[in-house]
Amino acid sequence: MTHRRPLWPSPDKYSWHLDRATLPAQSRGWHHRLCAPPFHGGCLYSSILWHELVLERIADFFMDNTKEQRILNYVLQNAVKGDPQSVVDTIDKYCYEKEWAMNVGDEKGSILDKIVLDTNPSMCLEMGAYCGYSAVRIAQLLKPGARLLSIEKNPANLAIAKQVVEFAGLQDKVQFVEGPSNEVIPQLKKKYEVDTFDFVFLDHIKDAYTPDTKLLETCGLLRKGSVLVADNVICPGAPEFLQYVRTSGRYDCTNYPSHVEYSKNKDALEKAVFRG
Ligand SMILES: C[S@@+](CC[C@H](N)C(=O)[O-])C[C@H]1O[C@@H](n2cnc3c(N)ncnc32)[C@H](O)[C@@H]1O
Repeated sequence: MTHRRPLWPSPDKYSWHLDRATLPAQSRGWHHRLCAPPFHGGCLYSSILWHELVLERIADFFMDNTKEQRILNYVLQNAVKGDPQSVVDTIDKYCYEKEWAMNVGDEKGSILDKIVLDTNPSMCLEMGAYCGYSAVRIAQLLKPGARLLSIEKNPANLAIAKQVVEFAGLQDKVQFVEGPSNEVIPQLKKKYEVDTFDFVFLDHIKDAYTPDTKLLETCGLLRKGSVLVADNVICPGAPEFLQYVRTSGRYDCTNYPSHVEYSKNKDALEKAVFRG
């Protein structure tokens, strides 16, 4: 697929973009002090922060809405209602051509799809819904009667995700729960009638991957063979999680090298199958 030059370049292009033209001289020095080390290292986390916290806020101010609302509007105007793949493709197109966003993206998304299909889950959990992109990807692959529970702590993101999932026609398969994962997980058995999860997608704050995995274990929400998939284990990175699942003796792990969404920079998904 070929893509036009984006309105905002993806984070891997920022050093080029900002160095040459966009920033006034006095802010160039500030930008370099803020972002220099990771820009020249393997992971572009600071560049992503710069993108999310500075450039996006400027765009929000001038466009009088948020990037997430712009993504939703683009879906409503360009995707086919009731066609999940069209919704996924439309979001990818927006993120390649207009603004980078932290969806799992098309490349890691196809790895995720394959793991979901291989697992053939009945009950799925996602932590971190954002705009509902991965929820649509996962839910469209679920067999009849299977469901995805998606936890999102940011109410604005949750509202967008709900509309994206409804537009895709998958509202009967996806249940959203608002709140931080560490508060929601202990309520899942009683309040949401969950027995155990067959499949769990971890894509929220990276520092929470390990404590939330341990919480899923202690709350009895994993069974022998439950499949956990964690995004961004290279960028921004989840070293504590990798150490835990690879060395605790409780999981069989597989790493899937890939790239940061909508970018050429290295990232990976980690699959960890619970031994019970
Ligand atoms: C990387 S985005 C998720 C992307 C989404 N899975 C996709 O691929 O389309 C991370 C999301 O996790 C949410 N989040 C961060 N920490 C969280 C937590 N502790 N509990 C629930 N949601 C959280 C953020 O608000 C954000 O919307």
